[in-house]
Amino acid sequence: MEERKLLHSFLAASQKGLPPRRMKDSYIEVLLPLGSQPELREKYLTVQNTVRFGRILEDLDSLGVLICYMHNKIHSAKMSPLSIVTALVDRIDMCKKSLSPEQDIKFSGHVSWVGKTSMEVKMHMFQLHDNEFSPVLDATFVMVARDSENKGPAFVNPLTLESPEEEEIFRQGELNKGTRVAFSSMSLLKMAPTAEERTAIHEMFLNTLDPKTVSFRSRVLPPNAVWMENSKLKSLDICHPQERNIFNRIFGGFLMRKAYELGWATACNFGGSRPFIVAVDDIMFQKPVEVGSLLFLSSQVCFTQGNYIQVRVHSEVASLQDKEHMTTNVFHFTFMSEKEVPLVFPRTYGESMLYLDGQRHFSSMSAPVTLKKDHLIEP
Ligand SMILES: CCCCCC(=O)SCCNC(=O)CCNC(=O)[C@H](O)C(C)(C)COP(=O)(O)OP(=O)(O)OC[C@H]1O[C@@H](n2cnc3c(N)ncnc32)[C@H](O)[C@@H]1OP(=O)(O)O
Repeated sequence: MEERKLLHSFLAASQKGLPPRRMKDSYIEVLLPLGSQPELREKYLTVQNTVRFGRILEDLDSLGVLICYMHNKIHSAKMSPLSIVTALVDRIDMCKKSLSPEQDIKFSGHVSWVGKTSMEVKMHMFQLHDNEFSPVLDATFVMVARDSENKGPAFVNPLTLESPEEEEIFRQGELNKGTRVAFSSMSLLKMAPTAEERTAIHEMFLNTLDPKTVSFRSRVLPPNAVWMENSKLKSLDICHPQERNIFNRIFGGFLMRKAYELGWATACNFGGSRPFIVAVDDIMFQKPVEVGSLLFLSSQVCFTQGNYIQVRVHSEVASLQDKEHMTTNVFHFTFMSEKEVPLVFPRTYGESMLYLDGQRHFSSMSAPVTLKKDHLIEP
């Protein structure tokens, strides 16, 4: 960190002082040679001979950061004065392709939109199939530039657009920003549910009243339903230095992998079969996690429909000395089970809000995905 302090002089006083960059300046393709270098496979392997999605999340996080460093590269400096951190995983959508641990994987990506200190990055993943790379996954992350010591904001290079296609990508980035603001201002932590949502929750409540008693307190589950509180799983991790990033904080990819694996186990436990990941959405990195923290993850099923299971994982940290917990992230995962899953019923008002939030995240999924036998992406 002492060395990084010296990089302060390379920081721009305004964005105007920075040269614009093209999308192709940050474009990169990276090969994960699982096919040609079998010694790499162990790290990526599941017991079902598929690829661990948690490892892919780690790779996407590192790649997103690398892409942003390329966008902001100062050719005269050996080291970048910026600390680039992951602020948000806006969306990851899976395509309907299987992931084999025995075939090469290719990642590509570039900066698709920039603000003053933030950048949107689009990444794609492909796997070799019959001598051709076929699409496997699309991801959109938002990264934020901070100063050399990660203490305050720092400006990023503007983006110059060179074709109508690039203008469209940028416009989509602008729209994504608007959607994020709208989604967050509608948050159930700030606003009451809509009339339609209130009616749905009240109907669910009525469905759980015991017809044999005239009481609001006597609740029974309808057939093929589970109380939301009974779907919970929790875990604890000690954040060892091994998981730190270059800024001496815990690597975002590690946090995602841990949350994803707990979320997967929750969906597996709930649905009674090995579920497949379909979408990841709106993972906000609200606070950095310090090395040495205790990481408490709490996961629960908050919405189901047909074969789909919507899981929310909440992460909190506390230091060993300090008993106060602080939320650092909330993760949303959509899984698909091989068979139809039970309905999940909220019992309290707070759980009803979790249910509605889960339903909103589920509905924001860009395209309905149908279960395919070859869709084998596991933790
Ligand atoms: C290989 C190395 C890997 C390293 C990668 C990691 O591991 S990173 C480790 C995991 N990630 C973290 O630890 C980050 C933890 N979170 C944070 O530190 C902070 O929440 C933050 C720096 C991201 C944002 O803090 P603040 O909201 O106070 O910052 P500030 O208000 O100045 O906003 C900075 C810019 O971010 C944008 N911004 C902030 N939150 C956002 C969000 N949820 N979605 C979209 N954009 C967001 C703002 O619009 C603004 O962009 P404009 O200025 O353009 O308008």
